[in-house]
Amino acid sequence: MSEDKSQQDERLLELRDRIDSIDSDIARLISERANCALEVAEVKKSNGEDVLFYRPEREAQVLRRAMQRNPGPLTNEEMARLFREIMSACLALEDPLKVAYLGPEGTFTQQAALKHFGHSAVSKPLAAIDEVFREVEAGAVNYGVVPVENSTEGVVNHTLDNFMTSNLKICGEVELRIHQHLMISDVTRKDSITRIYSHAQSLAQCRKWLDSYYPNVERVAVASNAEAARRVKGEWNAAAIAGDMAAELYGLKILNEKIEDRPDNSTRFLIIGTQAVPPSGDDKTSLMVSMRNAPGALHDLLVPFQEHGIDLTRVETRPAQSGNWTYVFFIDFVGHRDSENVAAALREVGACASDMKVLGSYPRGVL
Ligand SMILES: C=C(O[C@@H]1C=C(C(=O)O)C=C[C@H]1O)C(=O)O
Repeated sequence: MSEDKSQQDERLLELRDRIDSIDSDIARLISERANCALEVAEVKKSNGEDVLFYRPEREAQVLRRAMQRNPGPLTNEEMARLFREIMSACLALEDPLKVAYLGPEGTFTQQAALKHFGHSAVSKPLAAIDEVFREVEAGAVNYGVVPVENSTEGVVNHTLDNFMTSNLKICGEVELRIHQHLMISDVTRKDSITRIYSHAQSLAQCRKWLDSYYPNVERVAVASNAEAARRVKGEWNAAAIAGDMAAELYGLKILNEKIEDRPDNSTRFLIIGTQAVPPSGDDKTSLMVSMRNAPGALHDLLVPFQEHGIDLTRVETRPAQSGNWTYVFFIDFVGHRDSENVAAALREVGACASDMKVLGSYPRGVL
């Protein structure tokens, strides 16, 4: 028995020695990589006035490669997540990115910002989508992160409407699986819950669950999930629906996990900025088009995409701000505006539209 134990101890020591030596190799290689990134920064600076340190297309390629060559046993997503953080730290040496997101802290949008830029970016929570647009336009931050559509609840109109008056470009997208939890504070009496706070979108995503388990409890829509969590902190008869980050931030206890009605519930976020992003090899383009309200207008608009073999991923309609029953279409499709078939389709759409704006070509979300 004790013979076994000492054999086991020996084996553990051996393995830990090996891990220590691998760790020192990893540390050396990460430092070597960071020094390369610093040299890249020098080259970029010597190239011109308007230096773009952050290169979304290059980052997407690095992440995709990390997934493709992953030998296991880690999953591709875990491997890419590790590289995401290494790149984030390397980029921060060149120029720490400032990123604004729809806050407050603890929202899913913050989670999306961290997922996209890693933890070395400096992030700033703002109270409204308009403010995120404004802050990026003013140059106070480099990029903004805003939600644009949820797989259960549909489009975030506010984000689309901002593009009608803004000149910002879409530089990237992030998709996040959204898990909603019911949470309470230390003072909440589980059997006396009379009120559940959450953002309207989250209440809608959990509607059936609430109908079954809390049919008579008042559902109170507040400005964000994080705000819902904050309120619950001091209320003995209330609960909140929010995500992991909000529970952690406000020290709440999760009573029921993953209560969203649809297991594949996910939200897509956009990265907004001022930069036109070159092709990464797997890109999407977003387009805003106004059409006269004539018969067959939408059909005319869609024909060029079909003729050039372009895959549409989303079509949304919003009333134009000029009013009088004119419409603006938001169209997302696969491909980069620099590729020949996309450029040809855009020329043809431009010819039949009363107005057209390419909101951006950007790498398809990797993680
Ligand atoms: C190093 C570069 O700059 C940044 C850092 C990157 C990295 O660490 O791999 C990749 C792209 C840029 O955001 C580069 O452009 O290659």
